[in-house]
This record gives sequence, structure tokens and C-alpha cells, in this order.
Amino acid sequence: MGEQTRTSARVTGQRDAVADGGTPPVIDAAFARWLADRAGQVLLRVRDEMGYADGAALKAAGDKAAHELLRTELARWRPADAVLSEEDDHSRIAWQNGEPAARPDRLDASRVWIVDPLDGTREFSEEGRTDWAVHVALWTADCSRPSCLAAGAVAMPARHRTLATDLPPAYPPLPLEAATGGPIRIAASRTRPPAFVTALAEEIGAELVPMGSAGVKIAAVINGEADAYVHAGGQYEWDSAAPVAVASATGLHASRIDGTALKYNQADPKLPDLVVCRKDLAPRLLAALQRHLP
Ligand SMILES: Nc1ncnc2c1ncn2[C@@H]1O[C@H](COP(=O)(O)O)[C@@H](OP(=O)(O)O)[C@H]1O
Ligand SMILES: [Mg+2]
Repeated sequence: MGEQTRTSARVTGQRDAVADGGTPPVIDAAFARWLADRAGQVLLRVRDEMGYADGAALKAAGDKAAHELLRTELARWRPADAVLSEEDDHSRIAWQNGEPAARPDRLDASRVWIVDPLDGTREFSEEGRTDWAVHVALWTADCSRPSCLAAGAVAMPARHRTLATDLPPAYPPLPLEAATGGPIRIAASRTRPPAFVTALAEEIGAELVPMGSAGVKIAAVINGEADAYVHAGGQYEWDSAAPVAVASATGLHASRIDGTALKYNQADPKLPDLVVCRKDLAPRLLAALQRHLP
């Protein structure tokens, strides 16, 4: 290939890249933000184009469009990395007698992107609701960060806000009421709050703040709109990986509700419970949780 051909191929390639959203950042955390934002733009377009008359169709179309965008861009820009996506049937494990029937390749990979193309799917399908998100996290085998999450981004497109580990938000301010032992605010599922969270809130005199999406709830703790997010009874790695990466980078506490570490890229992607809260609240909350473990 002559230099002129090479140059024009480079220019054409650059034009194509710009048309599709440009060349992404090289740094993983900035790439995670870029990717989550791009999927968020796709989701806003799907909402605009379809409207809200058929909620089930809107949910399915949103899940599919965001998943395809993430899969395509990860294959294009991070081809050597493995992916665990909520919407990817192949990434789910078939179990035989309590063992994985086939070991997924990601268990031997050194870098795995754990993505939830649309978290808060129900809220996405309801007109006017902004509590839904795109999650993009990077798990690495070298495990230099909490829970081995090297990078993460949570895009909240309908709020025009993205939180990511490249520019972790400042540690949230300590509200005077909470600092002096007053009521704390616990973000909880608006549609299926675990029964024990209600009991826990009563015991410690906390107020429950209902909202959709695990990512949006953890973002609420990061932003200081809530003091904690407590969940139990079922969830998967993709529901929490990205927001936990950002919360940890911000300086918040994140663990299982029994206080043990959150582990990602496990054979079984179920990760049924977690607590994210300000560090100063963690001892009080974990002690109360011990009395309410489901
Ligand atoms: N008991 C449960 N079992 C499995 N997933 C659950 C769950 N409770 C919540 N989730 C998942 O956690 C995310 C946040 O839920 P909620 O808004 O109710 O707090 C949702 O993700 P998706 O929207 O990606 O499915 C939801 O499906
Ligand atoms: Mg989810």
C-alpha cells in the first residue's frame, strides 16, 4: 500500500470513527464514561422514537439497543477483553449438579467488562421517570482496587449526569442531622423493597427513599441525597459493579450486608445483597444489619 492510500485510509477511518462517536479515550476509566454515555444517547433516542404506549416493547428495544452498542464498541476498541453483560445469554451459566456445565472464558481472562446496558428497565419504560442508568465496569485480575474493579461509569442519561472513576466525585458532605445521630435516609427499591430493609429502617429510625435502579440509588448516596443503599434478596454482578466502582473511588463503604467483600467475575454472577454507605455510618449500619440478616 502506497503512502497516499495509507493516508486516505487513515482519514476515512477517522471520519468513520467521528461519525460513530469519535475515537474513545485510551484510559480505561474515561473509556468507561465514554461508552456509558454513548449507550445512554442510544437509550434516549429509543425512548423518543417509540414513545410509552407499549412499555414491554420499549423495555425490550432499550435493552437490545444499549446491549448491542456496548458489545460492538467493546469488540472494536477492547477486542482482547472479556465481557459479562446482563443481556448476553451466552454469558449466563448452565448449571449441572451444582457445577457450571461449561467454564466461561471470562473466568480465565485478566480483564472483564461487566455491563448492565439498562438498569432500572421498568423506570425507563415510564414516561417522565429519570431513575434508570447504564453501567460499565472493568474487573481486573491484578486486583489493585477494591473488589478488583479497576474502572467504572454510571450514566444517568435522563438526568444529563454521568459518574465515573476517572473523575470521582468528592466525598459527600455529612448532613448535620446524621452526624448528630439523627435519622438517616436509606435508598431502597421503589417496586420491591426487601422486607428486612423496612424492619431495619424502623429499628434505627431511618427514612426509606424509594427510587428505581441500583446505579441511581448508589449515585444518590454518592451525591449525598441518601446516606445508604441497602439491598438483599437478589441481584447480579452487573447491577452493582459499576456503581460500586464509583462509590469506592469516592471513598464510600461498599460490602455484602454481612460486611464481607463484594466479589465480581465469579462463576455464578448472582450477587444478591449489598450495602453502600458513608464510611462513618458503616459500623452503625452493619451492626444493625447483623440483627436483620434475612
Ligand atoms: N430480588 C431481585 N432479584 C433479581 N434482581 C433484582 C432483585 N431486586 C432488584 N433486582 C435488580 O436490581 C436492579 C434495581 O432494581 P430496583 O430498581 O428494584 O432496586 C434491577 O435491574 P434491571 O433493571 O437491570 O433488571 C432489578 O432487576
Ligand atoms: Mg440491572
